[in-house]
Amino acid sequence: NTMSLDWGYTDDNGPSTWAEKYPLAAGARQSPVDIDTSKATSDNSLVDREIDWSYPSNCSYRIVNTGYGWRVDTYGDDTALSGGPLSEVYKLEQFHCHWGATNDEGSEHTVDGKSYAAELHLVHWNSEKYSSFKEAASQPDGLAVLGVFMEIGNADNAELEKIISLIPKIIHKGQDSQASFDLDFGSLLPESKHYWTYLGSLTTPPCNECVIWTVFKEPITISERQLEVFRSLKSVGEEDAIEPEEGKLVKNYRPPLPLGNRVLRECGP
Ligand SMILES: NS(=O)(=O)c1ccc(C(=O)N2CCc3cc(O)c(O)cc3[C@H]2c2ccccc2)cc1
Ligand SMILES: [Zn+2]
Repeated sequence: NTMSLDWGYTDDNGPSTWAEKYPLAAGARQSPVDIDTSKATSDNSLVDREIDWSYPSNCSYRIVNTGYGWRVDTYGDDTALSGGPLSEVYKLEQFHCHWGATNDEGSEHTVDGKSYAAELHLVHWNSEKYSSFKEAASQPDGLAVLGVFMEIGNADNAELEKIISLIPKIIHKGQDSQASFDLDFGSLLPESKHYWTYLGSLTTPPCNECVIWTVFKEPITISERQLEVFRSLKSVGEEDAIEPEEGKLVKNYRPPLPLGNRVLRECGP
């Protein structure tokens, strides 16, 4: 029926079922992973190769309810991500977030088995080597995603508040809102640039193994109220007449997959 999505985060269409329709989900280079800090190697290939980003301060954005969460599409012209594990310059395509029903789960990557309450993903594509995001997404070095852990703090995150204030306009799947605000990405990222990096995949179907992952060690903070606003999003469209409490997007994270024989590198203590 129209209500059954071909993938999602419920018991009948969640991560353990994805490989049935999306065979890549069963690959050996999947994401997320549990970051076993004892396995991280700090070889000097990354030493002082800081991750460098430059994002515009004032830009127009489109926030959309994908049915799996909110996503802010940027018009990545004057954005650039380089350094760290990256050999080319990548452009910012979009950013989005994953969270759970309670604060003790929600992040996709975990650190020595610990989950954070949410995880922000800034998705970039290799615009030096490929001509489009879609083309890049079929290449092993096509995408570079920055992962930022989010933990609950007393204060609101002021930058995120600019995004959260738009969520009431996109409660239902498919709704979007155009906004131009001066987003200071610098404060959506932690102060410390220390990170782990490894080769992985999209964490949603079709799970393409096209992502160079960089996960910052230091979390940023978000308030409980702000996280509750995320959970108020609906995974169904306005026309899907269901009970008010049904269809709430309380959980949209994929649990960790085995690192296998992949190398996990770190930069900074
Ligand atoms: N969580 S994540 O690994 O950081 C991630 C990154 C990019 C994307 C992404 O931008 N797209 C494009 C829109 C889209 C819509 C879907 O319904 C879906 O299941 C996946 C995506 C992915 C996507 C990227 C590349 C090729 C196909 C799909 C999704 C997730
Ligand atoms: Zn993501």
